[in-house]
Amino acid sequence: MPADPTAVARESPEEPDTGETEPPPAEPPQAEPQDGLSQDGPQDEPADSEAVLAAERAHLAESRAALRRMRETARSLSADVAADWVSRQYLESLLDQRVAALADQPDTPLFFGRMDARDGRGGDLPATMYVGRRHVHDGDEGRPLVLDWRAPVARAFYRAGSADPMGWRRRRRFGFQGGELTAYEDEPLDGRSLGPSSILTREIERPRTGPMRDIVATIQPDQDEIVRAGLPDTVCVQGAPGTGKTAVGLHRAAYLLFAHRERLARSGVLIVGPNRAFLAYISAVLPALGEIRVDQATVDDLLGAPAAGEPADVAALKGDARMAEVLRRALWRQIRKPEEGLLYTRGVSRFRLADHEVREIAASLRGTMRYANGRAAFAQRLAHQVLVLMERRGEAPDDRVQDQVARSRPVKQLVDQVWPKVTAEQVLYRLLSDADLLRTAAKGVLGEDEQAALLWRKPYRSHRSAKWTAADRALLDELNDLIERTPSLGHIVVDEAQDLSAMQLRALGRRCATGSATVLGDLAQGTTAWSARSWDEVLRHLGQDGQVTELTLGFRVPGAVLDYAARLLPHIAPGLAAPRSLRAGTDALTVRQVPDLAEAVVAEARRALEREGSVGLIVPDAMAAAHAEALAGAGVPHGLLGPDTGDGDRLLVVPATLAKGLEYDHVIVVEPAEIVAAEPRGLARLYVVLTRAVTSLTVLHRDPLPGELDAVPSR
Ligand SMILES: Nc1ncnc2c1ncn2[C@@H]1O[C@H](COP(=O)(O)OP(=O)(O)OP(=O)(O)O)[C@@H](O)[C@H]1O
Repeated sequence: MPADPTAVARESPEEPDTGETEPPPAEPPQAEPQDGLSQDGPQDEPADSEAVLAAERAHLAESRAALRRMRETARSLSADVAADWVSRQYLESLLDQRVAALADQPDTPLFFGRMDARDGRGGDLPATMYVGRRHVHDGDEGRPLVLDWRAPVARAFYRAGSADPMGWRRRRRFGFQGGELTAYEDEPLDGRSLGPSSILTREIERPRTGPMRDIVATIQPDQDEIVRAGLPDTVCVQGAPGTGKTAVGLHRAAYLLFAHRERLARSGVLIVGPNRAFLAYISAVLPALGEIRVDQATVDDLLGAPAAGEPADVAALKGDARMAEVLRRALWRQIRKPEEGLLYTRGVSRFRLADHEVREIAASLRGTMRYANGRAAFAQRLAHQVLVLMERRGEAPDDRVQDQVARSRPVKQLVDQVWPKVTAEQVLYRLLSDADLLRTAAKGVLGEDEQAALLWRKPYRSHRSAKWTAADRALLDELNDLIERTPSLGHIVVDEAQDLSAMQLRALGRRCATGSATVLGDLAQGTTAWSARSWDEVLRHLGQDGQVTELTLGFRVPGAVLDYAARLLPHIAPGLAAPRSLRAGTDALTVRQVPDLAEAVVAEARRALEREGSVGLIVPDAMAAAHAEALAGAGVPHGLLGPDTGDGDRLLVVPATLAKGLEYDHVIVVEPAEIVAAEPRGLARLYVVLTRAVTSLTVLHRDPLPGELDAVPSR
């Protein structure tokens, strides 16, 4: 790992719980010159470390007092200055948000790092800056006491290093316990290297309880580069398990909201995750970073929950990008030939358009714009032709007359007949139940067997009673967009993106069509029948030009466990390099064959509960209820993770298909062979479940292990 802490490198006896490491080159700080810079921090700190700590604690106390004053000031502001009721409500809610944002959370340190400038520093650099989760200034003099980590100049805290100290001579990281400053660790930026930061190591090894934590104090240089990429840039991150992809995506959202607050407040930011359990797990990170207005959703939340399932091969076919063309054609097939022309009567005058003229107008508009707009344009063009006839007869009609004609009954009737109003559901219903329509729409795009696979065996009675599958939902979304444009957000973060079908990616792409995206995933963890094979493909379906970058250093999984799981890589993602871990964790892995699985699981769960931290008992889905029952029977307290429920208990029974993205201090994986056998990409599923552990992984099996895991160091 990239690190070289040092010099005074000193800690107090208590356990610290926050820290960070080192840096490569970076651009000089941009704009925002004064924000959060302390020109007069404790520069001449005493050499004695207790005295250093005392001085830093004094700065913490001063910062806390200043934050309290900032909050009091915000609280004293009144919304009464607003001119009307609506503005007052709006202003009140802004002020409430401001007051809430300024609350001091006693367990969260106000700053976690400090930078000291080189003597003879140039330009605007302050002598000292403290970096924290939010900006704190001294109200009286406006003197910045703590700088928001997202401010441009704070980038040096994450990026300055010996190769490019960026004008700074030393980085100091702080260890905290329960909001109290307990330790510090100094890193000179002069080329000396002293090995990994112990504050970072302890942060990573800190037991996991409850939801995911932010990593703001320990963001690594390569992660920081992704976090601070510009708003217009779409970034795609390939990363092995535990390399911090999710963490980086969330911090990027927080960074963008800080750097482009007004713009994104209008257009919105959305986090898309694989299921509710995952969203519950990550839900605390953005609020901890002060961002409470970010929507989090699953693809089902966005597109509509499925009401039925279907075979994986049919779902994969429906998820194929070729379906976009089939749908486009199916929609435009809804336009019909006019049965007769148009007869418009005004007073005693009659104006007639022949059916071939109507046909030509429809043909000239067909496919040139969205269906609903085309319908409106068709009415206007018909009306315009009637106006031309009026003019030929010496009348001088104006625009209002054209509107009247467009809204007249004969024109409306003709429009309804030729260019009928349709819904996405009606069109998809017809496509999946009408072999003729499907044949015409899929000609040259899908093979006959594919068409046959798409058709419903037993069609529903109507589009209203149809039970749509998850794949259908993406098709409906595509149709909806062909009918009427989907509004775009400013930025979306898509996690576990490797699992999305081309049609789902297109649906997400529409939601950032005028914005940008952060795309996160791991090709080796693709568990769907339509999992992506390359990130270029994913970006293409998303409709975004983006840079693909890779995170390679694992923060979660101990080396021994990662190496074990990596045995599967040649079988599931041959192109990917084996991941590296920050920690060796030599005794982190145990693999045991047992005669009685249920008994061994209960005993192992008990053992794990004696240790500190969370315990994930990851089992084949079909075994989840039975293991939960066995634990209940043995009186072992536990919870059972469901698709819509978050965790809460220290020991959780986790069905294998829900483990993605989650982590536990101690993981017990039960019967790998059955996990593999349960689904077509079962080996990838096994790779996912084997890489959830922070401290220890115990694999229990009665059946032989899958061959791909062979040569295991059994104990
Ligand atoms: N710079 C960091 N400092 C401290 N902890 C970190 C850092 N980066 C990541 N982590 C921790 O590592 C763990 C894994 O991170 P995260 O879940 O974001 O990884 P991931 O790449 O999304 O994993 P997966 O592919 O398995 O879902 C988390 O506990 C996270 O807090």
